[in-house]
Amino acid sequence: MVVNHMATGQVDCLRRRDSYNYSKREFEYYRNGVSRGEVGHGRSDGVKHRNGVHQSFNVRDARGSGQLPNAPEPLHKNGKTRRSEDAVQSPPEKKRKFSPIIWDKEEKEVRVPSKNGVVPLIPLPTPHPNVARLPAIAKVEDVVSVGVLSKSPGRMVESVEVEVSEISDVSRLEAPADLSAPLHLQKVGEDEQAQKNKEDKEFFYQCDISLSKWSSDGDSPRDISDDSSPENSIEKPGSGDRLHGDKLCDDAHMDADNYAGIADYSQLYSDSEDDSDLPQIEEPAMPTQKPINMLQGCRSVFEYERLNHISEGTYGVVFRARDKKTGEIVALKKMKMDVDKGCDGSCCDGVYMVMEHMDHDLKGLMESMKQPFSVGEVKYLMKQLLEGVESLHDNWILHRDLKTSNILLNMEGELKICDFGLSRQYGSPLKPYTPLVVTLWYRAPEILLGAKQYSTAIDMWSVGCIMAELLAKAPLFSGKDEIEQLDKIFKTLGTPDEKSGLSKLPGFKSNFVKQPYNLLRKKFPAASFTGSCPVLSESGFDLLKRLLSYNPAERITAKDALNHNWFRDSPEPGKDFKPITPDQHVQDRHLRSRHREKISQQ
Ligand SMILES: Nc1ncnc2c1ncn2[C@@H]1O[C@H](COP(=O)(O)OP(=O)(O)OP(=O)(O)O)[C@@H](O)[C@H]1O
Repeated sequence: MVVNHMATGQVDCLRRRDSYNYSKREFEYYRNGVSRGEVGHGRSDGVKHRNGVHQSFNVRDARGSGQLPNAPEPLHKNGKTRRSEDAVQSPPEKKRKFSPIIWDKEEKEVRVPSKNGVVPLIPLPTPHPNVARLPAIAKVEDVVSVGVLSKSPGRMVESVEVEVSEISDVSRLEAPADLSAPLHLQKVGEDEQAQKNKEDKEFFYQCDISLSKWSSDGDSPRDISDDSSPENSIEKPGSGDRLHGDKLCDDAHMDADNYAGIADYSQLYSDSEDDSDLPQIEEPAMPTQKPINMLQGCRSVFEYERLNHISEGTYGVVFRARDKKTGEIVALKKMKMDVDKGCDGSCCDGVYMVMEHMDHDLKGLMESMKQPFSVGEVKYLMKQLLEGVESLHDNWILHRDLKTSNILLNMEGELKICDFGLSRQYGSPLKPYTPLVVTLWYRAPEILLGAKQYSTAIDMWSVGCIMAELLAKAPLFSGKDEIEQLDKIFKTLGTPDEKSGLSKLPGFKSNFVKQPYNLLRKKFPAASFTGSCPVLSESGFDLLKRLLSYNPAERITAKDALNHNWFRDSPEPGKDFKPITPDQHVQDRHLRSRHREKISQQ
C-alpha cells in the first residue's frame, strides 16, 4: 500500500486556513503551554506584550476545514469560544497530506485485493465475518477477491473472487454472506472529496480520522491507552511511523504484477503519555471530528519502478523510484514493520509512502562539502526552514524530530522538512507528551530534564542547533547519552539558574556541572583572525541565542525569528544558492549510496 505523503516543508500542511485574532496570552498559552511569565522570570501576568501593549495575533486555524480538529478556539474569560469578527480572509486553499492511518484488527480480517492492485487490509468492526466498513479503492466491474482470514496472520481461510456490482451511498463495504454473490460496495457521499475522487475515477471509502493521530482527542494519550477497543487502537505519537505488519508480499519485487502490498496495522505504540499525575487545565471540549477520507491517494507500489536505495532511517528505508505512468521520479519510503508480531517469514511488510524526491538531505550535503555554508547561504536555508516550521506551528503541529537529516534540499536550493514520524498535533488542553522524542543532539533541555508538557519551543531549540550546525559544519551538542548531552549544553550555555525554569524539572540534579557563563559567543565570534570559528554578526548571534534560550516561554518563535533583523542585514539570504552541480550531485549520491550499501552488507 502506498500512501501519498509529502516531504512536507514550507506550507503544505492544510487545506483551508481561516484566520482568527487571538490575544497574545491566548496564543502563547496554547503555543507553549505557558503564557510568558509562567516559567522562570518572565512576566507573571502573561498578558502584556514586551512593550506593555496587549496585542492581537493572527493565528491561522484549520479547524473550519475539518482537517485539524483539535486546533482550539480562542477563549473568552468565561471559557466559551468566540470567533473574531474581524477575521481576515482565508489564504488560498492548501491540500493537507496525511500520515498513514492505523487500523486495528479484530478476531478476523477481510482482505480485499482488487485487480488494480490497491489493497487495503480490512479489519472487521463487527463479529460478522463478511462485513467491513473500511476503505477500499475499486470501481464497478472490478474483480476483487474477498478472503476471510484466520487470526493467524496471512492465513486465508476462505477466498472468493467477486465482481463489484454496485456502489451506493454509505461508507460501508459489504461482502456477500455466502461469498459468491456480487460484491456490494458503497461509496462516500457527494462531498468535495468524493467529487474529486470521482474525477479520478476511483472510489475511496471513507474512514474515520478520529482513529488517526491527527484527530482531536485521538492525540490524547488517555484516549488511546485507556481503551483497548479496536477503534481506539490508533497510531500513537511518540513512536514515529512504527507499524506492526503482517507481510503479504515481497517488497523486493516491486515489479511483481500479481500482488500488492498489504499491511495489517494491528498493534501500535506502547510509549504511554500518561497525564494522570499532572494538573488538568480546564478547557472547553473540542468539537467532535467529522470523518474524512484518510486513504485518499493510496495506490499500489507496483505503479513505481524502484531505481536505487537512498537511505535507511530508524523507521524506514527510502528508495528512489519512477512512477511508471508519468515518469516522475519520487522517493518511496518503505515503513519498517515489526516482523516479530506473528510473521512467519513467508509474508512481508509493504506500506510505503510516496514523496516528492529531493536531491539531498542537509546532513549528507554537509558531509560532502569541504567548506561550511556561507552566511548568506545559511540565511537562505534558515529562512526556508523557519517558514516550514512556522507553517507547522500555525497548524498546531509539533514536528518533534527536526535535525539536519530530516531537512531535504533539491537542486534548486528549495528546502523541505521530512520525517513526520514523531510529529503530533497539539492543542488545548496541553497534554503531557512522551519525553522520548527528538534525536538527542537536537533535543531541548526541558525534554532532557523530563518535562512532560512541552510545545513548539522544543522545535525551536532544534532549529537553533541546526543553525549552529549550518554555520560550523558540525553539530553543536553531540552527546552520547542524555547526561553527556546536558553536560555539553551546560558547558556552553552555562548551568541553568532558577530563572530558566529548568531547575524545577524532575530530571534536574544539584550535582550537574556548575558553569556560570554563557560561552556561546566564543564558538561563534563576531570576527575570527585564524578562521577556525564560524563568524556571526551581532544580529545573527542574537537570533542564535534566542533560539537556544533555556526558558521555553522565552525561546523565540518561528514567526518572530523570521522577522529578526538578521534576515534583513547584509549579506542577504543567498537566493541563488544551488546545493551542488548536477554532475557532482549524481556522482556524490552514487558514491554515498554505494558506501551505505557496503556498510549495510558488512
Ligand atoms: N523525499 C525524499 N527524497 C529524497 N531522500 C529522502 C526523502 N525522504 C527521506 N529521504 C532520505 O532518507 C533518509 C531517512 O528518511 P526518514 O528520516 O524519513 O526516515 P526515518 O526512518 O524516519 O529516519 P530517522 O532515523 O531519521 O527517524 C533521510 O535522511 C533522507 O536522506
